[in-house]
Formats: sequence, C-alpha cells, structure tokens
Amino acid sequence: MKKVINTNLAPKAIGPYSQAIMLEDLLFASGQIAIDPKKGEIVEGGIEAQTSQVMENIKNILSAAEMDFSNIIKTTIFLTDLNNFSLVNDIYGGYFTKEPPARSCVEVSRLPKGALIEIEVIAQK
Ligand SMILES: C=C(N)C(=O)O
Repeated sequence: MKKVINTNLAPKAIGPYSQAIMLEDLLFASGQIAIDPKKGEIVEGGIEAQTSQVMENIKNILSAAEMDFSNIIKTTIFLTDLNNFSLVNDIYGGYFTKEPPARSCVEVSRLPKGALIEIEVIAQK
C-alpha cells in the first residue's frame, strides 16, 4: 500500500505530484529544486546556494519519512550546466560521509522555475 509523504519543511509541489511516495520500505522522492519552503521561491546565490537548498529539502522529506541520507540508495542529478559538476560534487559529497548512493548526473536544457539543479532520490528504510 502506498503512502504519501508531505512536510511543510520542504517546498509544496509546483505541479500534480507528491513530495514523495512510500511503497513498503522504499521512498520515491520527487525531484527537488532549490525552492525555499518558507518563501516559495528559488533561493538566490547561484549553483552553490541552490545545491545546498536542494539537499536541505531532501533532508526534510527524508525526515518526514523517518529517514536520513544514509537511507538513500539512488539519486539522479539534473544540471542545466555540467560546468557546475565539481561545485555540486563538493556540496553533495558533504552529505554522504560513507558509502554514497548510486547516482546518475545529466545535463538538461531547462528545469522548472529556471532552476540550475534538480535532484531526485530513492531511499530504503
Ligand atoms: C519540480 C518537479 N519535481 C516537477 O515539476 O516535477
């Protein structure tokens, strides 16, 4: 039986999707862009600020499902500019102290709200 995960500590959906869906012990989180949940707007400060906000949003969705970064088994990173690869790795890597999850990273032409980065995760409880 699936369960919808919803928290005010992560941005509200900007379309017809849930923040995350739990199916048995697996969590499928929708792609997070760098919306500050308090303001409802993309944070200022470029790729570094956006990456940090995305990771905080993911942290709060995991927390709403009683999980943390150690539960993540797969991520997908979407970047509008692969030149930001190293900057993103530096920030992203700080959230995974050991055994980082499997990952894909791709460049895309555009993201919702003009975001520079979107990350989706799958986690196991
Ligand atoms: C931001 C999204 N995850 C979306 O529009 O699907």
